[in-house]
Amino acid sequence: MSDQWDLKILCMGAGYVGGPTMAVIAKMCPKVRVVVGDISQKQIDAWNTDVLPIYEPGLLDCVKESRGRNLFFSTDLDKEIDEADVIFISVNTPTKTQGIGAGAAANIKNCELCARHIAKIATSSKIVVEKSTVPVRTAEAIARILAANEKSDVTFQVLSNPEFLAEGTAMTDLMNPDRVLIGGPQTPAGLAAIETVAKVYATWIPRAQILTTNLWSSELSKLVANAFLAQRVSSINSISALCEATGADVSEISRAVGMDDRIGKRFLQPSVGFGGSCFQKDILNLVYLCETYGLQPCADYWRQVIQMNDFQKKRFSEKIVSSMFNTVTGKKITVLGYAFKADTGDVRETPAMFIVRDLLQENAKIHVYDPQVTREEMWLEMNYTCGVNHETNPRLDEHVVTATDPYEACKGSHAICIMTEWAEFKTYDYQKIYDAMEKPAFLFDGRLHLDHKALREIGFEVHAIGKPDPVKFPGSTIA
Ligand SMILES: NC(=O)c1ccc[n+]([C@@H]2O[C@H](COP(=O)([O-])OP(=O)(O)OC[C@H]3O[C@@H](n4cnc5c(N)ncnc54)[C@H](O)[C@@H]3O)[C@@H](O)[C@H]2O)c1
Ligand SMILES: O=c1ccn([C@@H]2O[C@H](COP(=O)(O)OP(=O)(O)O[C@H]3O[C@H](CO)[C@@H](O)[C@H](O)[C@H]3O)[C@@H](O)[C@H]2O)c(=O)[nH]1
Repeated sequence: MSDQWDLKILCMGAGYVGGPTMAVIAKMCPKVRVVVGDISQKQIDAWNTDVLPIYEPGLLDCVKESRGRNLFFSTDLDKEIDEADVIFISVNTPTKTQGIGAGAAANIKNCELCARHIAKIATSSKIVVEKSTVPVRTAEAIARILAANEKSDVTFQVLSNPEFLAEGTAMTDLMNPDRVLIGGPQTPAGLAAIETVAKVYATWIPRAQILTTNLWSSELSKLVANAFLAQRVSSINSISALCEATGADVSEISRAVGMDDRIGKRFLQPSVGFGGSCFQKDILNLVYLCETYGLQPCADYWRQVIQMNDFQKKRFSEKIVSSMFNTVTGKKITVLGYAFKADTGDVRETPAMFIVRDLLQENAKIHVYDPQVTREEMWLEMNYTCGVNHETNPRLDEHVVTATDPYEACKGSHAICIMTEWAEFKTYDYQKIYDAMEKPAFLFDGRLHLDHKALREIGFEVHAIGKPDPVKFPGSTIA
């Protein structure tokens, strides 16, 4: 520990996790010098302006509080690696797209590159902390790379400190986490390293919520937490299909079931499917691990959570087409919301993308409105995940219009699809929207976000996930 600082931290990776996590550490620990580093100059430049590279409520204020004081953003990784006492690795670990394990295994190439970079540069001992979500036993690989390059008097301790923040609520999640998990070698040096990192969090988080475990439990807990959360969403979504067939109401079921303390209320909100960069990737990672260890029944069990999610998205597209007289060719369909959830501009694995892809195959004219998503981000993700490339297929640019005004997006439309639960969608004048639409005016609510009774009174034909159709099941909902 050196000069005026109690501790010097470097975080490699200035993304959705690295940026907010380090901004909170810097805010809560003014005597800790925090540098967020990245190989992307564009990303770092944006962190140094007031137009941050990610949208997250409360983030800009938090960054501004410490930036230039004890929070810095830099691409000079060589210098910062050498100076740091603790180095967090918070780089992306996407699903492999080719080679062994393609489509399931996590690609930990970026973590390995960070380890090699640290090994090459470090001239003093470091604590290296995996913040990225990784397959269990990744720390072993990182430790071996570091150990193979150890110079005299330079030692490395490798810890696991997975992140549990959710996008859209990252700042409150970081300020008041349910728990912080730190795993490390159960040796005197490992335990001392755990204590160094625990002390940082203990500045604002009660000790009872800082859990310490062995390395492998920590790495695996992260995958298990996401698998359990996603499993709840798939479970309630499977029931939504049964509700539509029987006249039961999925919201009533969610409430009745969730009031059992043993089950709990949260993560039982039915939807068009879960999206985001984590759930699918992390379950696939778990599936691949189970298969690697010869546990095929365990792999099959978890894979079903993803299959149910795919079914839910497909079911929604099919419902749109079948309700609209089995054809949407040439019809204008408005997609309200493109982000994978509200209060984020992130579109990775967003369910809206799969619905747009399916509707494009039916030759619909799609108009998208989202308060945070740019056209560029929409096409980038569509190309990466669905292989739909507007540059090689210019017809697509005519078929997908991105609007900046929701009323313009809905004007002349045959149907509206609610894909993200943005609060502003509740505030619109739906009478005005209805008047400007083609009739019958369809509305498909993939988030159970709007007041369906009020919409039906205006004249909309409403279809909503897991909700009884009032024509098919009279008496199942208040008229
Ligand atoms: N997004 C979330 O909400 C969330 C929450 C918890 C955990 N995680 C996990 O955290 C990790 C990071 O996720 P993210 O969403 O922040 O990713 P991200 O893609 O937003 O950011 C990753 C950053 O790492 C940088 N990077 C890649 N290789 C690098 C290298 N060798 N050196 C320095 N920088 C490098 C990239 O340029 C990028 O800016 C993943 O493993 C993810 O699964 C994500
Ligand atoms: O009842 C629910 C809850 C969520 N979702 C959907 O599930 C997806 C994921 O939502 P959420 O978990 O809130 O957001 P993420 O930012 O993906 O956060 C998850 O993934 C992160 C990355 O690993 C973890 O850190 C978080 O703890 C974990 O909640 C989104 O599409 C939501 O709309 C539902 O459909 N119904």
